[in-house]
Amino acid sequence: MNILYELKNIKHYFDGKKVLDVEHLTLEKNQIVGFFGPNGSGKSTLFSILAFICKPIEGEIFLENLNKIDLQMKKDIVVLPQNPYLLKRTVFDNIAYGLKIRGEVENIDKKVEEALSMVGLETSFSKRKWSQLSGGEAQRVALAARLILKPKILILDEPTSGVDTNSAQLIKEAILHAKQKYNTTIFISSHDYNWLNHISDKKIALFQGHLFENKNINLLFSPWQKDDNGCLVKVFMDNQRLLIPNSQSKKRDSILMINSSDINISKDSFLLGNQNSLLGSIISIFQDEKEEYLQVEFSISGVIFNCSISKAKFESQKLFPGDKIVVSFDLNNIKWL
Ligand SMILES: Nc1ncnc2c1ncn2[C@@H]1O[C@H](COP(=O)(O)OP(=O)(O)OP(=O)(O)O)[C@@H](O)[C@H]1O
Repeated sequence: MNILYELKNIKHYFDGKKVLDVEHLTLEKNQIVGFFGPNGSGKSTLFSILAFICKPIEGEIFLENLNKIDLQMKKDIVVLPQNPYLLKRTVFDNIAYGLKIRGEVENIDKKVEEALSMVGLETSFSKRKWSQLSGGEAQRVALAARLILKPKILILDEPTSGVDTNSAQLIKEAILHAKQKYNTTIFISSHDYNWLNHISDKKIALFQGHLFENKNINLLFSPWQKDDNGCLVKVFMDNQRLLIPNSQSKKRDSILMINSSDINISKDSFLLGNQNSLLGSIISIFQDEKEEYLQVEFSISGVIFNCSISKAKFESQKLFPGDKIVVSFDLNNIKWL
């Protein structure tokens, strides 16, 4: 594994209130990591820590095995904040600003043109004033001003807030382009969970400052339907239904988080009659970090889940990739994002 960051026992507080509590987190190079979480769950705080803008009150953060970074390393980390600020000048001045500050003025016209094209804006935009841009265009100009720096690490805090679907798509393409062309490692938060889900190589959920990684959790995304009692129901493509009890107050764009340990799989087909037991099929089985367990990836009508099973169960049930299984969800410990 190509580890870029390692965080150990990070705790951060504001006014004595704990807002972040990360026991251990590693982040790999050249991945797009999506951070999902409701308002106030600690995403921006975590981003400030990853950018070395804010020092956590407790714990250690290592970037490429170093827990102190110099100015050069700091330059490798570029942040697009939640409400990016544009200079009250032209688009060209805004995009060229970072390079000029760094004294890298060679071929600057061409570089600005390239950055504009990456975010789907024509060269003619460079002459526009900051005040002549729509919200989506302004956001893309702010992104272009970061991409021109070809950053090693790019942190995007809500890059799609307030933009339409066309701009969101162009932002997505620019991000994928940066990953491919510059090998940039990218951390993103967005409340547009579907958008974020599609772009992320790795997904991390934050809930009240605690972090849940996708090998231990399953995130179930919208769309949701409502049953006659107003509870949310996930209707899979094959019409199987997962009814979430006591979910009347939840919105249809919510994300449901189910711990892998709250999912049971079995070949005992009689279980299929139980509530919240659905039919799935195994995709892959691999060794868990804990020796006596195996990690199973399976699909319910194309939606991918994971859970872990003991070696003893694996052997007694004779589970193999491709097998049909009954998946039983224990929904007592679910969390909503
Ligand atoms: N400078 C600050 N002073 C005091 N409290 C703060 C400060 N910054 C953040 N907080 C609090 O820390 C908690 C986490 O905030 P943070 O901005 O990290 O969450 P977030 O997940 O990014 O939220 P959002 O999705 O709304 O941007 C919140 O309760 C917030 O009110």
